Amino acid sequence: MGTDFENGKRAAARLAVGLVESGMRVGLGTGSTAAHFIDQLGARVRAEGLDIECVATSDLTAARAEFLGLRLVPLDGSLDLAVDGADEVEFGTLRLIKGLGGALLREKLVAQSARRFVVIADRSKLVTRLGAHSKLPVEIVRHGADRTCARLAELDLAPVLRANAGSPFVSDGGHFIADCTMPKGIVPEAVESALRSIAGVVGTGLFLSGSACAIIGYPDGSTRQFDGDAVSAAGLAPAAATLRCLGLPKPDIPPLIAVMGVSASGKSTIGLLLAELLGVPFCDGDDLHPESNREKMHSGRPLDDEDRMPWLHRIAMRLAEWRTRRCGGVIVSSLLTRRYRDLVRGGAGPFTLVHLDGSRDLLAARIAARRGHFMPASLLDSQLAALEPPQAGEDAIVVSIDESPVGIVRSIMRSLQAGQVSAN
Ligand SMILES: O=C[C@H](O)[C@H](O)[C@H](O)COP(=O)(O)O
Repeated sequence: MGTDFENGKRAAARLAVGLVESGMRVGLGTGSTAAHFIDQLGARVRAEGLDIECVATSDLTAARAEFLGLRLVPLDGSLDLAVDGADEVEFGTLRLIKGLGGALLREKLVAQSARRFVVIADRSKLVTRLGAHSKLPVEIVRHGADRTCARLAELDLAPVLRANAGSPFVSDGGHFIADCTMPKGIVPEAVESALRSIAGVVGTGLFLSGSACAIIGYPDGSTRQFDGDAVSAAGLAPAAATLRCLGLPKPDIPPLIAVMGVSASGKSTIGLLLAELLGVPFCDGDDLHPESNREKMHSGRPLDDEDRMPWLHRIAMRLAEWRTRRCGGVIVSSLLTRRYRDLVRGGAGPFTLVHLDGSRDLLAARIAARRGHFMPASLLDSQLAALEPPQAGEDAIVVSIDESPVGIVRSIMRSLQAGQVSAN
């Protein structure tokens, strides 16, 4: 049985190691599954000469990584990828329990710093209810630990102070860990918020959002990948969490928004974050291109007006559908010319236009830095030549992309709230 689990862990780790590319900063998790990932990453670095920097989530992981020749750096900037194990992965939500290895606080710090947080686990970790099998580790300060445990007991979490050879277990951060039991029926988000309100609690093993995907390994060496929500899968969980914390007021009526701009202006990023914050559906206009258009773009040939007609029609239909459902929505598409925007308005009725405006230099630099996107950089100039910025009467919000995604979404939300645009 033990070997079965190891096969699954190794297989999941193997798939995750394939996500690492030269130039990346990678977060290394803690535990037996993460150890497989670190070992295989070390092998790739030696074999292929990958140039990567790694951030460890525990002293144990740091020692292993160092031994394998991985270059370790402190956590002082964002990471491209973090890969870690879990004690439980909830089917359907990808909420996690972590921390049976005692590294929960640093693991969460690293996970929240990564654009893409990937969970690897063997099949035994997949559960239909968080807390079904695993204890919930809660990291607490030593000072007043008894008092903190008493508060945890009041929450019906039945805390047990973790021991190590007869003494309390001490985390790398110098804290104690209380292993709790999640009562059946309890809402994990409510537990998290109650725990965070206790001064003695410095971290919890509940990872309730932000997993880009979970790779589950099976005894026969096969794997299944479970994708996270669109925001997490796009590596935007940290930005979304910051925006949620800001508590920005939303418009009373869910707005219909089209985010426009040339390639690499950040339409998908801003559109996803905006939709998430407003609680409305999201659609990437690129997904509405007929296959013939996608092939043309792939081969570096610009689309002509006739190519764009079926695509604009689909965009208008999507907005019209949202209007009928009164649910609001955010669609992202280049919509470079006034004529195209008017065509969409003709089919869909009025909507709020958000134009992401940026200099050629900045856009070109972004395109050069992109991995795996289907729009070649050569199309930027033809797009800039075609671009007609929104004109008077178009009810547009124009934002400079020379800011962080959080900053851009904040200013869009401010404009929406200030009613700079007419009702949709
Ligand atoms: O603190 C430990 C971590 O949260 C681990 O990721 C978790 O305990 C899973 O460990 P393993 O891969 O050994 O099952």
